[in-house]
Amino acid sequence: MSLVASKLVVRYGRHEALAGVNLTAPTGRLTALLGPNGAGKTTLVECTVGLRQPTSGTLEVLGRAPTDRALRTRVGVMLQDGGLPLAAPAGYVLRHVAAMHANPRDLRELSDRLGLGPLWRRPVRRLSGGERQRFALATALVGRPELVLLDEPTAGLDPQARLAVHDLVRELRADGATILLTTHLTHEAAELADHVVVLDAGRVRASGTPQELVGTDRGLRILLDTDPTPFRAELETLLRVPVVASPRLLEVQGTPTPAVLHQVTGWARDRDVRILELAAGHRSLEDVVLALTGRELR
Ligand SMILES: Nc1ncnc2c1ncn2[C@@H]1O[C@H](COP(=O)(O)OP(=O)(O)OP(=O)(O)O)[C@@H](O)[C@H]1O
Repeated sequence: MSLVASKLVVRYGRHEALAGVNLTAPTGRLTALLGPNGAGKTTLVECTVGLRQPTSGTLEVLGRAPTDRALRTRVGVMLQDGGLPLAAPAGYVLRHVAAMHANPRDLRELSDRLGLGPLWRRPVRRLSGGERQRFALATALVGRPELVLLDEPTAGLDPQARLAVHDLVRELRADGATILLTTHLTHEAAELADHVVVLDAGRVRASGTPQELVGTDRGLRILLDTDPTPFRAELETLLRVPVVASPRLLEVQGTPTPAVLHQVTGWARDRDVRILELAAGHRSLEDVVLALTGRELR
């Protein structure tokens, strides 16, 4: 394990930002940390890089204490508010960070990948929000870190930049780096992560692979232009699986096999019922996070 948090507590005055978090990030895997605003994600990242001292509990980073100086060249971090020098030109800062590492990445290749070439001479404070994000990512990755902590790396990025960042992250993962990534984009987590941790109000609500979290088939959900409730019993007899009917919505439980789909659409044809929407398969990770953390604003 590259990161192990045990009973981690962080209090800001009377507010408990982390309330006894137990969490691991397996080596060579991408762990996505999901959770609503204020869940404690950034606080956890800050503790991991030694920027914040936990109130209690322990945190082990590559087998060491987070404040161990030996971690400086082994851990790459991209924070939400950057923590970057603002007055210096972006290229100068990147070159400076690269010089702190024994085997840095090729600067030209990295800056081309993140579209930073034209921004090389521009002071960091003059970069747009998305450009600054990409620059911060470059500084996190330039030293080929073993552990990479990315706090919302794609927040505010345009779709092109988001895809470029996803490609880079996949490559890092393929090269054996351990990655901890916070995001609000559940489809991003579902696509990239090996391991997902859902945090809410400073507590871990669930963790596992995306597949484990989304669980088993939830069957078929069919939106109709007609109230299907009078047909519920008829459909159960036809399909031989439980059917839940509410005005306009039919939920057919069990595995949505091609045979079940065929029967349902055949039934709709025979009854002249229009299908407006049909969804087969799993819950999305977004459904799971909302179910675990509720819909109230934080
Ligand atoms: N320095 C501080 N003093 C007081 N409270 C703080 C401080 N920093 C963070 N908090 C509070 O701690 C909680 C956790 O904040 P944190 O930034 O870790 O959340 P987050 O999960 O990263 O949220 P977001 O998704 O909005 O970035 C929040 O309620 C926040 O208001």
